[in-house]
Amino acid sequence: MENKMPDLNLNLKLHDENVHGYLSLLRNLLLASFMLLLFSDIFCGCVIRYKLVKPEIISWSPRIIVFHNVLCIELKYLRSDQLVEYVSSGMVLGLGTGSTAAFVVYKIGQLLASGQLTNIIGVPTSKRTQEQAAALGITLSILGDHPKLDLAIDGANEVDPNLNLVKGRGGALLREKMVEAASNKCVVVVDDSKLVIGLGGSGLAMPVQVVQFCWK
Ligand SMILES: O=C[C@H](O)[C@H](O)[C@H](O)COP(=O)(O)O
Repeated sequence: MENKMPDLNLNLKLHDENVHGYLSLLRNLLLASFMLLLFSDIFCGCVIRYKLVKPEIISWSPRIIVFHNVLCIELKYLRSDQLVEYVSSGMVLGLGTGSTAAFVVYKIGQLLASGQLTNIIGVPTSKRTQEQAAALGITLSILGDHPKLDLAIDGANEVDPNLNLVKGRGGALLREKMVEAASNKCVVVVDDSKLVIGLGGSGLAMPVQVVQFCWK
């Protein structure tokens, strides 16, 4: 990862008697920036090191992590060229829910329209995604007809240093887990705003869904 020192554009008027104070302020600011960069790097390192199933890091900025056979990834700003590394013609794809997944679905629609992808079947994880995908002309199916998926792509709400995820704040809790569990590979794309020290660390509500289905 490339670390760049932020530009410190300080317009300080130095008076003789204040020179020492200003210089020490500047030194402290530089030190604080350096420590921040250092610790953010250590945190990123933890994300890679502690994973039991080795994740594949596609890119650090935006942060895109691929877990194999583990519940998923998030791809908010995944570029088309990154997307096509994972999605190929003829695949049955799990289409996630949320702002990140919506971006991916849009990109898949674009790639289909331009002919770069063909013969894709999407299994949406929510009605919202189903409507978006249908509007983009993506052929859709359900798990009953396609119980084995090649790849699912989704977002997440939180990622801890062990790469455990909180998902479902977009309301697709059950469907997304069923679709992602049926997928050979799952891609979750998350940016830094989703990284937490421990699950629940964002302080936002923890999604819980109670379903009657199969309760006995
Ligand atoms: O239920 C929704 C899904 O779990 C989403 O992947 C999650 O809420 C993240 O959504 P967003 O990409 O909008 O941050």
